[in-house]
Amino acid sequence: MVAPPDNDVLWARALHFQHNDGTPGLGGVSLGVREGEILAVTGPRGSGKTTLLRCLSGLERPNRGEVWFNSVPVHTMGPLTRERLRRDRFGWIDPAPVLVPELNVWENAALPLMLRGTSRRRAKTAALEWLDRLDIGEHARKRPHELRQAERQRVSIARALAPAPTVLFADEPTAPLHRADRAQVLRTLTTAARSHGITVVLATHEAETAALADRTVSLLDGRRVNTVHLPPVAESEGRAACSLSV
Ligand SMILES: Nc1ncnc2c1ncn2[C@@H]1O[C@H](COP(=O)(O)OP(=O)(O)OP(=O)(O)O)[C@@H](O)[C@H]1O
Repeated sequence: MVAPPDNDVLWARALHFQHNDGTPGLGGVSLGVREGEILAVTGPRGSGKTTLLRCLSGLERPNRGEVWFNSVPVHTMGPLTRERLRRDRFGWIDPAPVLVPELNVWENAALPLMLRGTSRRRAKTAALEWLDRLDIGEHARKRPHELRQAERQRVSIARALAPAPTVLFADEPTAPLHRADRAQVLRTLTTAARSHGITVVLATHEAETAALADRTVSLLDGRRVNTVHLPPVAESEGRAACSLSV
């Protein structure tokens, strides 16, 4: 086992992943993510972006290959150690908001901090700050069902940023937002990441979103390719074809 380069916060080598039903997910993906960078993972739908993020974050264990976080092997960790790693060091944003319906908005946003052992009062303060930054502070005492889908997604983003994770995995984070909202929310996310030194791995099939990243890695059919020319947003929503060079 060869140790990864020192300046990569995440490093993956030759990741192979097959879903339980036999569908190929990844076919030998290698990459490094530098500390503090915003890395876009692009590719058309079904190209393996989500699967790659799940393997890098320890949510899935690759069938073959290695994942290292700060020079510690993740691929050899047991499920509990990987769970603790995700809780303490990683943040995750899904394409659609997944909130706890019984908790109000600020409690949802404060939850990861409280799970890490932060006091309720400090977690609440941090959660309210992030909700304000994402323009939903006024809804702090409402329950998720009282909010629109786009507002709930802002709560998910505040919840992921509040603990200032070492690495934030954002899987199509602005998918449920209207186009007009997307740029503002993405700017908030990337500005917050840069000012707090949070490394971001951002899966997207939109060229405009990828343009906000420092660097882009492109996937096609579970493998890295040199470039994938993604169509503009309106076309991509219609699953238009993309051109690529391998
Ligand atoms: N749970 C699953 N079981 C079986 N096959 C799956 C599963 N999840 C994803 N796949 C398949 O694995 C491949 C990669 O999917 P993945 O979701 O990683 O791609 P993606 O680039 O994130 O796509 P999208 O942009 O639609 O989210 C696709 O062929 C997909 O159909």
